[in-house]
Amino acid sequence: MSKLRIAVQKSGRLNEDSMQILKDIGIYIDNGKDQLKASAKGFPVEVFYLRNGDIPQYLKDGVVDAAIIGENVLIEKGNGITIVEKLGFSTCRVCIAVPKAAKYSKIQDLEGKRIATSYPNTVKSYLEENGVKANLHIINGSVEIAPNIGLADAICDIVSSGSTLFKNNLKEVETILKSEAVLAVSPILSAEKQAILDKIQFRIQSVLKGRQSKYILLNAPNDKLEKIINVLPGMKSPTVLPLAEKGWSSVHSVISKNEFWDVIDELKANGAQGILVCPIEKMVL
Ligand SMILES: Nc1ncnc2c1ncn2[C@@H]1O[C@H](COP(=O)(O)OP(=O)(O)OP(=O)(O)O)[C@@H](O)[C@H]1O
Ligand SMILES: O=P(O)(O)OC[C@H]1O[C@H](OP(=O)(O)OP(=O)(O)O)[C@H](O)[C@@H]1O
Ligand SMILES: [Mg+2]
Repeated sequence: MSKLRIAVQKSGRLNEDSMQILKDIGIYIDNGKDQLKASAKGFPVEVFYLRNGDIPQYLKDGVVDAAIIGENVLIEKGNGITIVEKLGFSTCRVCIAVPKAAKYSKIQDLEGKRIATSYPNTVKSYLEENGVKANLHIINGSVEIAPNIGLADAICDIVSSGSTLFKNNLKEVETILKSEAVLAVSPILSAEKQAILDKIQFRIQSVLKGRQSKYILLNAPNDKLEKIINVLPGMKSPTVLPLAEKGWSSVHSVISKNEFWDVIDELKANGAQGILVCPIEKMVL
């Protein structure tokens, strides 16, 4: 039986969360960090530990079948590669920044200027869309230092919290794209491998839905139940069970992680007591 070859970043910002999601979907690997390739236990998968920047080419060539990779890298050099799942971690954006003191009002202000970047294709197409001609300096790291050492007038790089820009006296002036870690697949995939991938995707979706949701339990007097149930959406509808104490019920439901504080305020205002909120490991709809 063939195995699905999945690439993950060997070390760096994506590694830990990538390994965690594999673990959460039941793909366990021993001593992963010391190897470049490892077989999973209990699932027909081989994990390849690679540089994030090398993965698009491996996918194109069919050397690996799937990968967990930053969307920004696929946009830069992954044309023809399909994203099948957004994974919700390593969120960042690719931005243009200029020195704080520089005058800047529009992208055309960069006409004829020098831009340092590790994302030449992304910058090129953004400049072309806006009819701007500039000189690109391709560097592989520490891009933010380029204006301070006189190498460039502007930079294009990844921004997350903005603290690297701040420390280097730069200001963000254009957001070219937003990115997060994704599951991407090679265009060359046999039917047998596609079936393994479908299983993996189903499991990932269950884990991601669980991460986005909370399980909520509460007690309520029966005369307040109607209002409380209206606040709680639930997967189908909330579960209502009688408590040992007469006239009271226990209500169970699932709520979105993003809105649970607002929901709790509303539940309290409507007479809910003893509210418990628990994490959900997996959610299969
Ligand atoms: N500050 C950040 N915050 C959130 N996500 C980030 C940040 N920096 C990078 N990323 C995301 O993580 C990915 C990997 O970044 P990292 O710096 O670990 O590796 P790299 O040097 O770009 O790649 P390689 O593995 O080829 O050495 C990036 O492509 C991007 O998607
Ligand atoms: O907006 P921030 O939260 O400051 O994050 C942005 C920085 O993070 C990344 O670098 P990283 O730390 O991965 O170092 P690297 O250049 O060695 O990859 C990116 O290249 C930026 O420099
Ligand atoms: Mg980095």
